[in-house]
Amino acid sequence: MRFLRAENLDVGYHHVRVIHNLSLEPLPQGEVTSLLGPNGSGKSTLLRAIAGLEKIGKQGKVFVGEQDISRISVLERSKICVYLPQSLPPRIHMQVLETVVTARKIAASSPNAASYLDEVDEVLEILARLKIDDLALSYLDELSGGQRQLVGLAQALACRPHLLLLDEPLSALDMNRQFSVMDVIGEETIRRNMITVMVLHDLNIAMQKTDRVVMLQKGRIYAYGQPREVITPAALSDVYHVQARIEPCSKGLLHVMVDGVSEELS
Ligand SMILES: Nc1ncnc2c1ncn2[C@@H]1O[C@H](COP(=O)(O)OP(=O)(O)OP(=O)(O)O)[C@@H](O)[C@H]1O
Repeated sequence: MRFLRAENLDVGYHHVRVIHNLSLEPLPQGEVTSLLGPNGSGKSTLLRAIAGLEKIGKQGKVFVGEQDISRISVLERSKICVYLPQSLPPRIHMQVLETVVTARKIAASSPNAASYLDEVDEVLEILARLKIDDLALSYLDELSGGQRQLVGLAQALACRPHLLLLDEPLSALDMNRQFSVMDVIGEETIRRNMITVMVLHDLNIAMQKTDRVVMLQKGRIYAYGQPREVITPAALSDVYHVQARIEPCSKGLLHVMVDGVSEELS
């Protein structure tokens, strides 16, 4: 079993520290972890630091299995870890299929790389799972925001990383897509034995569709554990300054309901 671990991460911008000596409990492969927290709490910064895109301080370490990926080259790291930023793929005049196959080919640049046709088949399967196979021959610069977000996700999944880091991958998607995409991410995480970490704002999706939760507050971990252990009325009051209830629906699923916001942030 391989885990993602992080130790003593210090991350900041222009000498202002945003992440404070943060260590992550081991996050296992085959599971999806959601990274939660209010605006500005450091979620994207932490994800970028894990991806090797921000300096993590002299004591900082990021392990995938036994390998400290903060000490290896960008090229080596890119074979282990894929990071999908908050921003959507750019509006370039290139067909969807071509962009995803290119991402796949770059990631699979080994002597055992599959033939071009096998790669196309694999990419078409990913597009079908994300229900965008009908867009395979469309051009990126002709797609809607949500469609481009799904293409970005297809590119990330096509790379088959050990560590998949997704920054708000549902932000442009409708309700149906948000849930179906979460199912695909969960299934792919198990099927490919990936360690998946994603920034989310929707606490109900985090509650229902992720295996673990890391909740950040001002660049520090406020709580870590199973969703129902972390997403509690007390935590939502402390971290988000809302009065909330967590109650089961008629099907027994826990839902977050917000009754009001505290004076502090309202
Ligand atoms: N490039 C940057 N330069 C300077 N400060 C930055 C930069 N990026 C982020 N910050 C600051 O770091 C802090 C954390 O930002 P970050 O984007 O990690 O938060 P977040 O939790 O992902 O927020 P959100 O939910 O709004 O996306 C914020 O105070 C932000 O202003």
